[in-house]
Amino acid sequence: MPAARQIFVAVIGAGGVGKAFLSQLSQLTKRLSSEPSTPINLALIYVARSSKVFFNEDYSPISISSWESDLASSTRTVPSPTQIADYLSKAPASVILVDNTSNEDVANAYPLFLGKKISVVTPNKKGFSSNLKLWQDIFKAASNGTGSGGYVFHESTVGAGLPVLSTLKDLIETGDEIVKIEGVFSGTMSFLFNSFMPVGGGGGSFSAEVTKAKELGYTEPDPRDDLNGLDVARKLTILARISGLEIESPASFPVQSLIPNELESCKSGDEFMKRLPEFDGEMDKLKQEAAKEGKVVRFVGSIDVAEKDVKVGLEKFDASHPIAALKGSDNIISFYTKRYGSNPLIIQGAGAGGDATAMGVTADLIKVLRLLL
Ligand SMILES: NC(=O)C1=CN([C@@H]2O[C@H](COP(=O)(O)OP(=O)(O)OC[C@H]3O[C@@H](n4cnc5c(N)ncnc54)[C@H](OP(=O)(O)O)[C@@H]3O)[C@@H](O)[C@H]2O)C=CC1
Ligand SMILES: N[C@@H](CC=O)C(=O)O
Repeated sequence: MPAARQIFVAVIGAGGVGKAFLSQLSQLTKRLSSEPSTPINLALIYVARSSKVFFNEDYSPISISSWESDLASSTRTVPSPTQIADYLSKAPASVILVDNTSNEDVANAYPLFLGKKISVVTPNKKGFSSNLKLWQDIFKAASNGTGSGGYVFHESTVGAGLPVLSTLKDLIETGDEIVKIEGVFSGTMSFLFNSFMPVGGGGGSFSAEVTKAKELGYTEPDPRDDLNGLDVARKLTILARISGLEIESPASFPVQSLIPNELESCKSGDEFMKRLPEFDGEMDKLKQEAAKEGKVVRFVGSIDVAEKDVKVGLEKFDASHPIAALKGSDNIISFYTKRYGSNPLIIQGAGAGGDATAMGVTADLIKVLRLLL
């Protein structure tokens, strides 16, 4: 049996997606260690939540079966992204950093990590949908961009585990021309409208469905980031940039917010959730108005590449429309291209949830492993 190749994994963020990722990493580690042709010794060397961190100065591995208790009992001070980059860059093997947070400071440090040959895999949209300069700096530094640093993959930033970004890149790299991308891009919004306003009538109260979406792990850490349309706007920014549009930020195009004006000033997500039921009547009115026309309302987005037109918001659909018929947290994303003509290439399936999202993150980690070997 050939000698095993050592690769280190560092994980920042151990919430819904992070925990599911660590469980998939455990399976993957076992499988790769017994690969007959190229065994890989995949070792977890760093794990962190917002206020806790666990790692060993000498880079000895963390047991993947006891990371949770090791982290809980750790008394280490949480390092800054610069200190994390410094520690990881001195490791005696290649490192893949998995960012399972939605943290802006961690995302801002991607060019730094990549420049130090640390690869980055993440479902965190912030690095790819904030200002255009950060996007450019990330791909200037990365080896799968124009640089010579680590590799970067972020499939789960759009459509959770669905192959949305890889499909878009394949279309472009094989010479197709993207005309328009449209659909439902949020697992939370899909779940909310499918259950609050199902085809055929009925459905629960809007605020109760928001609570359920949060409990199911579909929402952003603060559900206001879904309801204000920004999560969808971030995803469209990423898709538009890959399609060649230089979108400065998600604030560059119209985005409809579902946050009631009166709740704009809420100081916390908890306060917002507590007061949201006061506005169920307004959402019921929206449902009744659509029903009068035999329609349902859904939260959608579109990118018209030729017109450089991006928009996000509510639209009415006939009951027979595929968008009206979605179930659960499903996303549906239609690529209209020159090659596919008027019959778009369509991707559909769960667009949120810990396991589905972690699948995209783990698949990205495998892509990096293949490049590193
Ligand atoms: N949930 C989903 O369906 C999907 C999520 N995503 C993206 O995946 C990411 C994670 O989402 P999710 O797991 O649902 O969110 P959670 O809120 O469940 O988890 C976030 C984790 O990040 C940790 N964290 C936050 N800031 C820091 C920091 N500065 N340093 C270290 N750890 C930090 C939190 O720590 P603590 O435990 O202490 O709070 C928590 O463990 C987000 O970027 C989200 O947009 C993408 C696609 C789908
Ligand atoms: N909050 C997001 C999570 C995935 O990106 C969503 O609901 O789609």
